[in-house]
Amino acid sequence: MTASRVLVLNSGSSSVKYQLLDMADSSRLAVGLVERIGEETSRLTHEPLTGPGAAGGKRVTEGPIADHAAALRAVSAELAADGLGLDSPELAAVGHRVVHGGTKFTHPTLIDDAVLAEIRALIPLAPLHNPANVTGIEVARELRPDLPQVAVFDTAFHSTMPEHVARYAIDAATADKYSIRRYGFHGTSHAYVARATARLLGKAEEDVNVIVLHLGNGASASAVHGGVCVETSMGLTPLEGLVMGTRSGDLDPAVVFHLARVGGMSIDEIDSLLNKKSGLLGLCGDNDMREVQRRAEEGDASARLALASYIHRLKKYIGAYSAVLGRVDAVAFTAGVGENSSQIREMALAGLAELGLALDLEANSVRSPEPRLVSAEYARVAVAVVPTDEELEIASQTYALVTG
Ligand SMILES: Nc1ncnc2c1ncn2[C@@H]1O[C@H](COP(=O)(O)OP(=O)(O)O)[C@@H](O)[C@H]1O
Ligand SMILES: CC(=O)OP(=O)(O)O
Ligand SMILES: [Mg+2]
Repeated sequence: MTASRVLVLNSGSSSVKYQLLDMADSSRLAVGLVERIGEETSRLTHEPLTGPGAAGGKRVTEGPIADHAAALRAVSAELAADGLGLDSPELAAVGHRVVHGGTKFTHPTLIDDAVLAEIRALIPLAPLHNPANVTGIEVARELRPDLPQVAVFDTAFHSTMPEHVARYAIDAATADKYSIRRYGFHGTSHAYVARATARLLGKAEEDVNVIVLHLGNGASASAVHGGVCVETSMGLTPLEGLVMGTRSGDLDPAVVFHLARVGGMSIDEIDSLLNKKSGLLGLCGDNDMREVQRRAEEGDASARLALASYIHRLKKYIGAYSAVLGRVDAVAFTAGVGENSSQIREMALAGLAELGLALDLEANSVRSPEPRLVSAEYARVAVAVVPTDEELEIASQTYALVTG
């Protein structure tokens, strides 16, 4: 029996998403999610899709889960209860989403002590994400020391950005000394969606230019030229760019000086303000787009402002990336908001006919888990809705590395 299963861990700042896949046929054997880690109301949702447990469907466990290490042990126990545990000889590897890979990691990487130390050293550049990724690696190693562990980096796909795009226009020696440059994130998703969009158009990836809009809780845009990333909206950290659930995205850096000098705030307070209390949440008190849309519909002024601000920023990036690419073949929407909200897609593209963008409103209103085209027949640029699958992409890259 050849081991063909891969466990994928996608650890976020307060959650862990996981999937067990069989790479012999890319099927999913179990999926799950731990939410609200560190709170009293943590919740583990586990769904076995094969074996004796599958008939029972989803299992939800509620109660406090103190940290990521406890979350991963609970996940491991759920998998074991279905005979899908980390001790299984059919498991070939664990694939980890690692958010920041710096300039060093531009490909999926087999994790050893040195690699783990480097991922740890990158924590200051991704303080909300990399600590959880490190814990995921440590716990998986502890549970199965002999198993290959692979890191798949959010930054990797963006490492092809030209130097003049990646550089900030600041003193070069200072930038070099502190590794200050634009790295970009959500790269696994941008890569997957750009490729799937080319397939949807029936073209080779090399022949297609795509603007990918990954609109989840964190959100980012990228310009992909013939399969190669040439620009993305996130920068040194996942704070730059679009208006997000709780992050401000772009702002004048002088806002930080002003808050420190005039507002008397500490750097940590400002960090927390911009990362955790801004974006939609800061503008209207809600970070879930569904809630913002519901309130806006009812006429709530701050929700309308938040929605308008979110859309305006999105439009700016669509326009900018049209200019960067010169010729755009498709705009692809993905992640929680991009995949599910026909209204956001409609608002984002409204008035962009001059850029060749127009929706087929009926096609746009259909909900489906399949990749699909929603542009008007006459439109010069295709508009696609492509459900992202970071877990499948991480599993594929992990399996290719350990079997290659
Ligand atoms: N039908 C919908 N309409 C609008 N927004 C939605 C819908 N479904 C999910 N979302 C949004 O998607 C977001 C989560 O997206 P997701 O890609 O899962 O994010 P993350 O991976 O960052 O947790 C939620 O904040 C929610 O607002
Ligand atoms: C990098 C990043 O923003 O990730 P997420 O959307 O999962 O928070
Ligand atoms: Mg996400």
